[in-house]
Amino acid sequence: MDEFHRDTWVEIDLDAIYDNVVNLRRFLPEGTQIMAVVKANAYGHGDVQVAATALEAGASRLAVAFLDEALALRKKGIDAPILVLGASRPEDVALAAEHRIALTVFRSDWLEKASSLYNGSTPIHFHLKMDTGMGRLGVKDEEETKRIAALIDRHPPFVLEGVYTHFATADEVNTDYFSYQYARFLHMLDWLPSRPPLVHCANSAAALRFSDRAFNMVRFGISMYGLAPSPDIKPLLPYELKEAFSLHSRLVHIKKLRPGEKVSYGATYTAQTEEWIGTIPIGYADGWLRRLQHFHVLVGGQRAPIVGRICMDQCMIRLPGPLPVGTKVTLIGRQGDEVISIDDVARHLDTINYEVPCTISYRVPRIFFRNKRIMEVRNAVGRG
Ligand SMILES: Cc1ncc(COP(=O)(O)O)c(CNc2conc2O)c1O
Repeated sequence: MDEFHRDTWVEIDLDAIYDNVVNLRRFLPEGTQIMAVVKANAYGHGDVQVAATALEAGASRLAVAFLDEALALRKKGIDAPILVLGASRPEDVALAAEHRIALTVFRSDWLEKASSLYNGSTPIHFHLKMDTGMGRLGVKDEEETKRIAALIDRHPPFVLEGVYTHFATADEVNTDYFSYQYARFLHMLDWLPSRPPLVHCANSAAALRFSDRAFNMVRFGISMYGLAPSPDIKPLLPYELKEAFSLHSRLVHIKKLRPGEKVSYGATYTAQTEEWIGTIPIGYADGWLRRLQHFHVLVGGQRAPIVGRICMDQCMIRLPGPLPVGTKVTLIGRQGDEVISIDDVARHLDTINYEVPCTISYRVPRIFFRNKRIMEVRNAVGRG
């Protein structure tokens, strides 16, 4: 286990990850596989630990954004099939084949270059991405689709393992555009001479709302972490999700201010009365962004406003009264009856919940709990 020497840390409840995957497995039609999306360090939750837990809970595959993320999982001993969802380089096909990492393909010129560069015999698995309306990556026309299928067919080490698309609005109450994309996907699938073993289209929102239209695998991201894909569809979800991420710190300094005394850069905060002010060792370099000024934290089981500008490494809060240095402060999570959820932070930042855990930087150590006990501590500082 790593050590860390600053009183700010993330706690990841792997039991919540486990339960969210098990509950999805029980909810999905029999035989539907779960691909756990662990890109961006598992949305900031710790890629290796989440991957291992999701696989233990019944996920059969993993998805990442870029090849380096897949290689990092292999280096840490994760052996399950991994799909790179984003673009990769044709010159890296050999590396992907060597590590049994599947790549997304969506351009015939890319594939031609890859087939000219790769003269190995180790199979490389591809998932063909179809753009049904997300407008990001994917083939859009029949000729290109047939060209890609023929190129793969002509190159023995190339295997078409899957075909997929991605929805732009599955997390919206209105299902018109979702239905359009789904119908488009059905139409585009007929451009292939035959369907590959894996056909997948659903992200968390589609898996939870339209599980009858998920084909044989879903790509489970945000709700594996216990977060609703959007506030609008939260009431429509079929079962309770368990949030896995919490963020904590401790008071490292307290002082009593007299009326008129100031706090932090710009001296923008002025004490109105005699006030107890606490300092905590977390700032915008940890992803606790400056726009969180005027938000609040929990200390002593009560809400405490963040006062003055958030600094790079520290910020100040107005305490309910004198509290001992070392008192635990909860920035995301629960103290007694008070809770600050990731959704609360996202709302204050006028962003989506996905962004919040992703933004809590590598500098904040992660403590992993499994069966209510610490099973690992990961401190990336100094890892190079
Ligand atoms: C291709 C693809 N599949 C599945 C998922 C998982 O979606 P979920 O987390 O809603 O379940 C994502 C998430 N991609 C992104 C989530 O936020 N921005 C993204 O690009 C994705 O890009």
